[in-house]
Parts: sequence; C-alpha cells; structure tokens
Amino acid sequence: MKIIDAKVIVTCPGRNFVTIKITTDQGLYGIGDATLNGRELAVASYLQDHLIPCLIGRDASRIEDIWQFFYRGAYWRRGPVGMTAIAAIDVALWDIKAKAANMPLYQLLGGRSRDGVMVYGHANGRDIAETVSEVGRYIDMGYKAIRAQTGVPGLASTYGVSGDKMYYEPADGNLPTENLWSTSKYLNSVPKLFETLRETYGFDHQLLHDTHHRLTPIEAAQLGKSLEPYKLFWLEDAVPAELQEGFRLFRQHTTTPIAVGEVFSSIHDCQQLISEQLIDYIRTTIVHGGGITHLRRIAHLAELYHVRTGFHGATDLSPVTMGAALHFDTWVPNFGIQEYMRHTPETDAVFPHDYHFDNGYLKIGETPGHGVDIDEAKAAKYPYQRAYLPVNRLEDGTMFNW
Ligand SMILES: O=C(O)C(=O)C[C@H](O)[C@H](O)CO
Ligand SMILES: [Mg+2]
Repeated sequence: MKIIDAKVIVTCPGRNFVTIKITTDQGLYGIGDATLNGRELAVASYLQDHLIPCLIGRDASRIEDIWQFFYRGAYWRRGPVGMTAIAAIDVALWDIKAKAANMPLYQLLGGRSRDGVMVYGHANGRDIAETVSEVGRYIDMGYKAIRAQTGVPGLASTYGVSGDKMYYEPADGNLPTENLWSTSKYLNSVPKLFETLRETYGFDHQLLHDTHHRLTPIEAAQLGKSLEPYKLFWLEDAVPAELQEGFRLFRQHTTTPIAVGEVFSSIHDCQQLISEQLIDYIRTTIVHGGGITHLRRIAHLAELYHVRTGFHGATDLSPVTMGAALHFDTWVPNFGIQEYMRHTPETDAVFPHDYHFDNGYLKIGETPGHGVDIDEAKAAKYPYQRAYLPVNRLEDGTMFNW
C-alpha cells in the first residue's frame, strides 16, 4: 500500500489548526493533527519542506519504520516542532491501517478496556463566587471531574480565566498579550477557592487545578500541602519540568497528586519523573509527543511505576487529536482521565467526528480508523490568522513563565 500523496491543510475556524492528509494507491486516506499553538507554520513547513518529500512512495503499512526514519533520520532529535510533525504522520498512518483492517483504531491497539473515557471540563470565573457557580454549571451538565481556575485579587488577568466560558482560547493576539504575575497573591487565593468549592458541593466530584508552570518546587510544596484537605484529583504543572529532579522536593512534602507533561515531546522528558515516582499522571499527548507509536512507550513505562495517563485536551488540540486520544484512552490499561475543552461548532463542522459526550464520559464510535475526518471545502473558507499565546511578567517587569 503505497503513499501517493500527502498534503498539509491549514485552517482557522476561530483558531488555527494544521492537518496532514495522506493518501494511498488503494484509495484510502488518513488524517493527522499537526497543530502547535502559536507556532503553527513552523510545523507546516517542517512537514511540507522536509518530511513529505521523503514520505511519497513509502509503504503506508510500515508505521514503525517510518517513525524511526523521521526520528533517527533527521539527526536532530526531539523538540516540539519535529515531534508534532512526526506525530501527525504517525496518526494518519494508524488511521489508514485501521481503515484497511476495517476496524476502529482501539481494536488495533488491543481492544476495549472501558466503556467510556472520563473527562474533565474547565470551569473558570473572575472571582471565587463566579468560579463556584461555573463549577455548578459543569456538575449540572453531568461532568464527574472539573478543573477550577479563578481570577487572582490584585492581578488584572491570569491563565485559565476567560470571557467566553465554553470555548476558552488563550492564543488571543496577533502579537503576544502581556500579563502580570504575582506568586504570593496567587498562593493566598487558591486554597480559598477549593475550600469554598468543597463547602458548596461536597466531595462527590473530582476537582483539578492547573498552575501553568509558575512555582518553584518549595512554593509548589506549600500549595500542595495547603490543598490536601480538599482532596484534588491533581495539581497540574505546578513547576516547570525541565529539571526533573526538582520534583523530588515538591513530591516529598505533599500527598496532593501531581500531574505534568503537556509541553513534553518525548519519553526522555519524563523518564526520571516516572521512574522515581515523582508524578501521578503524565499529560503528554499524541500530537506533541510523537504520535501513537511513541506515546505507547510512555504509557507502558508509566504503567510500571503506577503513573496513569491524563492527556492534554485543550482546544488547540484539534478534533483529530481528540479522536485518536479517545481510542488510546479506551484501550490503555493505566488510564486516568482525559481533558476535554469543547471545540466551537465551526471547528466541529470542519472536522466531522463520531465521538460524543455522555454524562461525564466521552464515547467513541465504531467507524473504521480514528473516526475523525476533515471537510476540505469548509476548511478552505477559513484562512490562517497569526495568533500568539500570551507572555507573563512579574510586577517589577521581569519576564516570567506564562
Ligand atoms: O489545557 C491545559 O491544561 C493548558 O494548560 C492549556 C494550554 O495553555 C494550551 O493548550 C496552550 O496552547
Ligand atoms: Mg495545563
């Protein structure tokens, strides 16, 4: 089964998405997501100018060999641009293999391990009262797990709080928006949020929180400790994880479960975090982590150390990634949870898919492949628009982590 065509489709139905479509001489095609928020055209060029010329004429069924060819063959390994491009090709090839077998993708991975995939939604508000009422709205929609983010008194804006409550999109400017950050103001406000949430709704729902890489290990330890009475499902990205051993200090001081990894691109970014049991959930997802072929290795390593999956699923991960991730989640033995930020109706129309939300779970259909397609005519109506993620400065003007 020869690859005869591969093209990159860039579309912006409200936000940018990069998609690869690979076609074979047997008339089958597969779709893969290549979206890297705020850096979309770098991946599009890497695919178009460097990978696709080597792809044409190859046997589409040799997924592992093609993965190794692009990973080892580049000489320059890892990194988000390269690994996102490899992931897009990998997912498109798994889509083709499953279609050729006339099976939904989860069957090729090893079959069903669960009926539905528990997801968490995003509740946020400008202050604690608004966030508490938003969490109530998610409970009413049937969610079993909810991430709660709230505005910080004294800061004009912060990560995770948006005007549009249903479709949060942080890449909001054609040049980066500048935000201000104060760790002490943040640390003073977060425990109050979770105290109020537990007082209001009790302990029947899972609650999560994302610190978005803003604390040092000892600050994260303080936060984790102060949140222990509220029994979070996880505290996410409390510390930037370039220094994996930095998590030892954080880990030793708190029993709040720890999640990290949405910005990782390979197993080497989390090997120590996993093998030293410094985390509980690994967030690396298919599109930024080298595709299904590579993420399987991460999941298997994690299983040995009681670490479960909790894939990134913000809106910048297209429905193609969501479809592929849901097949993976339906199979993977050490599944934890899946993030689910809803796409807009415009995005859903460009990417028709067969997964659906059902009372706190996402459920996949039985369509052969990963069950997500692209409507090229609709995609063509939405040309690329440059958009950046915000940046963050401390109150004295120092550049900080966003
Ligand atoms: O969904 C999350 O947990 C995020 O942290 C969202 C990220 O800011 C977003 O995906 C960046 O593109
Ligand atoms: Mg996050």
